[in-house]
Amino acid sequence: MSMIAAFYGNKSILITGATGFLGKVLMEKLLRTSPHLKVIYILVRPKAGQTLQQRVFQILDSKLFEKVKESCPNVHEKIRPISADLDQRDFAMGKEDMQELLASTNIIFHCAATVRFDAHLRNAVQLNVIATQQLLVMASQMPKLEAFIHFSTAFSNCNLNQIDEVIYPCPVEPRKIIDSMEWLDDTIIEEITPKLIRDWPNTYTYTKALGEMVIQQEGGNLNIAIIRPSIVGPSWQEPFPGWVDNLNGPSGMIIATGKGFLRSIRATPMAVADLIPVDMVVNLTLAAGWYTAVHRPKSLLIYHSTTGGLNPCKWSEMGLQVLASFKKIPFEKAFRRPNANFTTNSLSAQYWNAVTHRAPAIVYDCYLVLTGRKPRMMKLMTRLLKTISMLEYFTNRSWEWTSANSEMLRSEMSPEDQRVTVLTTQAARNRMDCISRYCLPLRKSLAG
Ligand SMILES: CCCCCCCCCCCCCCCCCCCCCCCCCCCCCC(=O)SCCNC(=O)CCNC(=O)[C@H](O)C(C)(C)COP(=O)(O)OP(=O)(O)OC[C@H]1O[C@@H](n2cnc3c(N)ncnc32)[C@H](O)[C@@H]1OP(=O)(O)O
Ligand SMILES: NC(=O)C1=CN([C@@H]2O[C@H](COP(=O)(O)OP(=O)(O)OC[C@H]3O[C@@H](n4cnc5c(N)ncnc54)[C@H](OP(=O)(O)O)[C@@H]3O)[C@@H](O)[C@H]2O)C=CC1
Repeated sequence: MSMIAAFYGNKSILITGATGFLGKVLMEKLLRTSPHLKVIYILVRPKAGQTLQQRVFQILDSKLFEKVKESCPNVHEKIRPISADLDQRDFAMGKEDMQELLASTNIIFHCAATVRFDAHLRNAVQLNVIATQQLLVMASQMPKLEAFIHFSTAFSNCNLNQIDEVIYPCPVEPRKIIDSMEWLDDTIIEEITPKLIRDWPNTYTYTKALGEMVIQQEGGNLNIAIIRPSIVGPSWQEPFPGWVDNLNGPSGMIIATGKGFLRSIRATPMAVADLIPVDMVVNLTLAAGWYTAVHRPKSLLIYHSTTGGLNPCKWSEMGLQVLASFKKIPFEKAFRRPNANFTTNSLSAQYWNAVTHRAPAIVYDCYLVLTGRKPRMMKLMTRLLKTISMLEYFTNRSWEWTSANSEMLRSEMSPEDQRVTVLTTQAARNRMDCISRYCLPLRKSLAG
């Protein structure tokens, strides 16, 4: 019997960000492997035209939950959605909901975040820092709380090359940043953002670093662990290979390559592409939750969920795999036959952008206009080029993450858990398998 799965039986679990990519996979695994858990509270922000229940049913109706529903048709009864907006004071939650959460929660998984690289600093601070702070305050009032698991990113310290499983101080204290957001107006914040974030490439990674500092400074006596995944990709095995439902990170770029839009990207072929399948991140998270609650380590532990340190996959390998996959099984109705190259300097990147991206888009738009249709290719291409430019920072550098805590975690697991729970440490060995699976679900999601 898995000790980790048994641990979550009979627990009341609170998940923020359960409607997101990682949150959904986490919820699915909990429901599938710990069917006796008491309840999963999920904080869901209201969406126009959809009730909370409708949002939950929409998620449960997806292919991701097919396996769980086979074994437990009434799975929805285990999920209790609570209306909450993490951008608001007290999360704009009803009093009764708040009291129930405070009285019952045993484990918190804090996944909610804005992952947009171009988020306004005010919004990124609000969600990635202040909401974390508020959740800590709530957690400190939960008498039954056993563990608080916070999702950060392996890139929260991407201004460093060698990253250990520790919290690095930010140049400006989070408290000062939070205070300044209260009285500075949006325009001034925009002006000073580059000075504040210094050598962080965007507000996302910067505010995730601030969020970690808040956890360290304001976590008090709580049992806390931080998970730092690198670039999270589709599932490797669970609940089935190849599940993904968003276009973040490499997914959008791979689709654009398969459709023939993306012909060139500024990337260093020998730089490490640190991809980690989402199910392995979830496995590590559940193991960390169990360990934090049961062993109560003296200090906060950080777990890197990365692959590059063990058996690195380079962007060149990844690119060749992507092209080979599309050669074998091409998209229907592609714009052009997939072909792409990597450029390594900005001058040649500009040349390739003009020749292989903008020029064909202009020609195609002219053709659309001449045939009485609305031009759209240039708009799409401009968006694609904007995205590429934001990802370039990550495709032209390599980082080294240590993973001693993940290895320690594995050694603490029972033999049965070691057998059924694939953590990051083994993930690297199967990396090509993960990459070649990457394209299949993406193709399906964009077919047509
Ligand atoms: C020596 C040997 C040499 C060998 C050489 C071999 C050569 C072989 C070459 C082959 C090349 C093949 C290339 C293959 C692939 C390579 C892939 C490289 C990509 C690398 C990516 C690295 C990423 C690293 C990131 C790491 C960061 C840390 C990870 C994290 O912590 S969290 C997750 C990170 N967050 C994100 O990823 C979010 C980033 N995105 C954003 O912030 C925003 O999207 C944005 C970039 C700012 C753009 O914002 P916009 O407002 O412009 O757009 P929006 O996102 O709102 O989308 C608008 C609508 O458009 C739809 N859409 C988006 N993308 C696509 C798409 N690609 N296709 C179709 N549609 C798309 C989107 O859905 C929206 O639609 P709507 O909702 O209906 O409006
Ligand atoms: N994906 C990746 O590659 C990586 C992710 N991470 C971290 O993992 C965590 C989860 O990421 P991921 O699942 O990819 O992100 P998603 O963008 O897919 O999900 C974000 C979640 O946060 C929720 N959320 C956003 N704003 C609010 C709000 N104001 N109130 C309530 N809920 C809100 C979203 O709800 P809604 O559905 O309503 O939008 C959604 O459920 C994040 O902390 C991220 O930093 C770390 C490394 C890599």
